[in-house]
Amino acid sequence: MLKVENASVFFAGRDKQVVHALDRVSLDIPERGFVVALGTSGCGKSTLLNAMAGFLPLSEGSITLDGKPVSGPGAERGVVFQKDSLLPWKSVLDNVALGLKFAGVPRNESRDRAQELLRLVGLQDFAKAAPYELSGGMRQRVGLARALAPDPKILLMDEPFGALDSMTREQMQELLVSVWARTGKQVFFITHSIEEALFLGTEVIVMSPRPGRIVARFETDFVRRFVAEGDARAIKTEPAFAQLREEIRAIVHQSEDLVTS
Ligand SMILES: Nc1ncnc2c1ncn2[C@@H]1O[C@H](COP(=O)(O)OP(=O)(O)OP(=O)(O)O)[C@@H](O)[C@H]1O
Repeated sequence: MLKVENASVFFAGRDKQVVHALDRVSLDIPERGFVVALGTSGCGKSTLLNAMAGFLPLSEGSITLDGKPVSGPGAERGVVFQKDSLLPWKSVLDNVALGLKFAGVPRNESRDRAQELLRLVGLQDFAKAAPYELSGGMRQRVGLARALAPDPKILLMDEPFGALDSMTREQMQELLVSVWARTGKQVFFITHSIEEALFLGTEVIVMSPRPGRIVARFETDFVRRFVAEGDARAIKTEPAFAQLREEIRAIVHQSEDLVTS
């Protein structure tokens, strides 16, 4: 379980002003949990994810994974960003295997593992392709396979589908759910889309800006239903889905008004 307790982050802003980016945020990501953070721009979502990844230190509070403090990046936490960072001169297979190479895994073993992961994300026929030959959705699938390569306990995903067209985005959501269901990873996922949050999350947290805090939490089971039933459209058009979407929309807009008023 990944545990965030009373996490606060202050940045030194311009003109010696202090930016209070995160304010006493606490949350748990349990085994097989899929926690989605939702909120307007600037409410500290990326700051929270970067702290979980070990890319930036907390000013106050703590983050632990299975009881061990997170104090820097580590192989048990895989990260996927909106902008893929694939190496253009390496093949898809080599991009996926890269982390394993750095971890000292023998070449044959890392290539086998990379091939297996490409199968998991449906890209087994593109192992030899170069990243520039792939569409945006396919590149994000490579990014997902690469993050999974060291077999992390948790995936940290910062708006991974934000730049994709809506059809591809829906396909990627379904692919991610199938990967999650098959691998049993914990996931922390950031999005601006309420519908995406509701479809993916076992828990949705809503954050508000200045300072970034959690203003609402919802436990949901749409994703488990999708895993069992397989019909995304039926779930997204259900009255219960629409009702919760509107409830969350009202909370998000309320927190926006607080900032602009
Ligand atoms: N390195 C930094 N130095 C100073 N301020 C920062 C730094 N990083 C983030 N901030 C500020 O902290 C606040 C939270 O930023 P953060 O990127 O975490 O928000 P976000 O919710 O992820 O936004 P978005 O949805 O636009 O990505 C913002 O006001 C931002 O300007």
